[in-house]
Amino acid sequence: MASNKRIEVHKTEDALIKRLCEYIENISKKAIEERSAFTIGVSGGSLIGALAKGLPGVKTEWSKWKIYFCDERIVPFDDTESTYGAYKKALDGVVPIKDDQYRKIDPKLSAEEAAKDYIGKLKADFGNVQLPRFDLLLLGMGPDGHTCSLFPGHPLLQETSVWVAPITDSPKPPPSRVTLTFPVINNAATSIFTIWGAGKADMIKRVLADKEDLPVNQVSPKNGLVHWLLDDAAATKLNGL
Ligand SMILES: O=C1O[C@H](COP(=O)(O)O)[C@@H](O)[C@H](O)[C@H]1O
Repeated sequence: MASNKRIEVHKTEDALIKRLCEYIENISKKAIEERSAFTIGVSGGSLIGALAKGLPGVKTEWSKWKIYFCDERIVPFDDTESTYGAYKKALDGVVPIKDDQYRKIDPKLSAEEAAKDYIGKLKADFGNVQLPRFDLLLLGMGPDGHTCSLFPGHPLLQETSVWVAPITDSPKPPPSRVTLTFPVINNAATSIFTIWGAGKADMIKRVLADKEDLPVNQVSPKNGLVHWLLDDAAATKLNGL
């Protein structure tokens, strides 16, 4: 059976961001042509700065974008830990995305209530389907191999049906968060990890060469593709894989 995983290595961080943005442009174009909307899930952390650099060069119908959060921290929007807050700060005035195009998690609720509330928001957009199917998820990888707020050894890795789950014991602060679960992640049409820098080279080897049982390796779309976009520095320990 053909693998659903594609690995690409690019010389520099800038080349990597350019490639990521080519994917975003092409995937958004196709989705907008087919359904007049583009549904994208975004992660937090280092990805935000990369998107702030690359997105201004993307040719797309920005008004057709609906932006969801792969995970979010339960903190006020003006807290530096808020992923939505960080996107607003990084992208406002940089790309013409209006505030109502972001599907936000409600940080005034408890993690449990915020997860239920977010499921309601997804149902309002995707309808009463068994699982939502995002056009694109932009995923990150933490130094411990976590993605979204799905951490190594956590019981949430076993979730099989709930779309969005609360977590109140995140090993990475802040502890209270909500996250998409693997059934939803693996129902996306395309997922892209964009990883750069020597600091992630060891973990990239463990994930892509040694194929360790880590959360990022649970990303395996049922009917879609997962791309791993790396720069030379992150790929140094792959030995040309
Ligand atoms: O806590 C989180 O970490 C991961 C990875 O972040 P990075 O800064 O190492 O790229 C991120 O993908 C996730 O959305 C975030 O909540």
